[in-house]
Amino acid sequence: MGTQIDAAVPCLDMSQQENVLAAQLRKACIDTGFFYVANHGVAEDLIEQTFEENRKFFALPEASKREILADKNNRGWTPLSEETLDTANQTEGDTKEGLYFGREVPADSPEAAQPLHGPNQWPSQELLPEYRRVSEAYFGAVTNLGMRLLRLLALALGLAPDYFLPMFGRPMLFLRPLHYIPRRSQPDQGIFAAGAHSDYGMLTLLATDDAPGLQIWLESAGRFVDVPPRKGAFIINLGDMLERWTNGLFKSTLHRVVTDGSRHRYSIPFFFEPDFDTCVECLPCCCGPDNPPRYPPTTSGQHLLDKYAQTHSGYEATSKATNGVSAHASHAGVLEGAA
Ligand SMILES: O=C(O)CCC(=O)C(=O)O
Ligand SMILES: [Fe+2]
Repeated sequence: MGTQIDAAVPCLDMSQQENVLAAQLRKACIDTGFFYVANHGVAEDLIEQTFEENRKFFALPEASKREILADKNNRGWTPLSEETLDTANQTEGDTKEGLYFGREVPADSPEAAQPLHGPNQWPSQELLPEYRRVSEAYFGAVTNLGMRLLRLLALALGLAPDYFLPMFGRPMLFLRPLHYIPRRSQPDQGIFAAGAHSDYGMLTLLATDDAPGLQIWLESAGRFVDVPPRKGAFIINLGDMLERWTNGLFKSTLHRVVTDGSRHRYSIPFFFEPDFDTCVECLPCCCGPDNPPRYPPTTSGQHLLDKYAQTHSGYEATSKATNGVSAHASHAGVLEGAA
């Protein structure tokens, strides 16, 4: 079992040479689209401080958190149970709460007219004086790691290393600290810490504490298998947008979180997506006469909005949404009354 998951979710040592890394990355992306990265350059202290600030945030009274309830741009607090990632198999919402931040876009900037763009909502300075500073430092550090992975992804596809760079001038970046309450998941009763889903976007960089819970669907085993926390490493996974872009070559794998109820669990996914108007059309290296494009061209923003529309009946894909939505995972639930 151990070896099976080691093979399915390999650990890439980021201190290796780029060409060696790119070859390992290509294999991981084709196999499951899930892998760890170690020696990634994000300071351990900064990761620890970020977890500490989020433990403090989630421990605040509900009224303080409610002051920054997620808005139409997907920024702010998403309460416990308000997201249902797998509506077909869940009898209640995910047993988690979260807090979304995006790349900061001032309200008066022309960019703010686009869906999912706008100012962030920060916890009050009086209550958490260090929260914003620490979060922004972490946001910058994982953005840099994302940019390194972008280069490696291009190499893994046989493209020029800077291929994706022009598509990340005004990227859609979201950090989403999560807190899972100590509740035992009961898959047979439809109770999950996070229901099964695949991520919508291009890349997810996930930091977890030392509490287990994440599982991926391993096709070769025909079941969900644990992806245990690994000290000092991020868990990286590919989302549906990259699967589409690569014509299915790179995988966006189903995953979920199950908890045993013995302790709180904290994790921090970072969603790394290209600029809103980036064209997402089958890469020439991923199609040919025997392998025609499976999806019509779209844009990064449209792809995300269409994904929401599939699962959010109230979501207007062509204008700004009026409800807060979970931006990054399939089957996400609308936050009733969050507008
Ligand atoms: O908390 C985790 O380990 C995974 C979270 C996740 O899959 C997500 O937020 O998309
Ligand atoms: Fe996910």
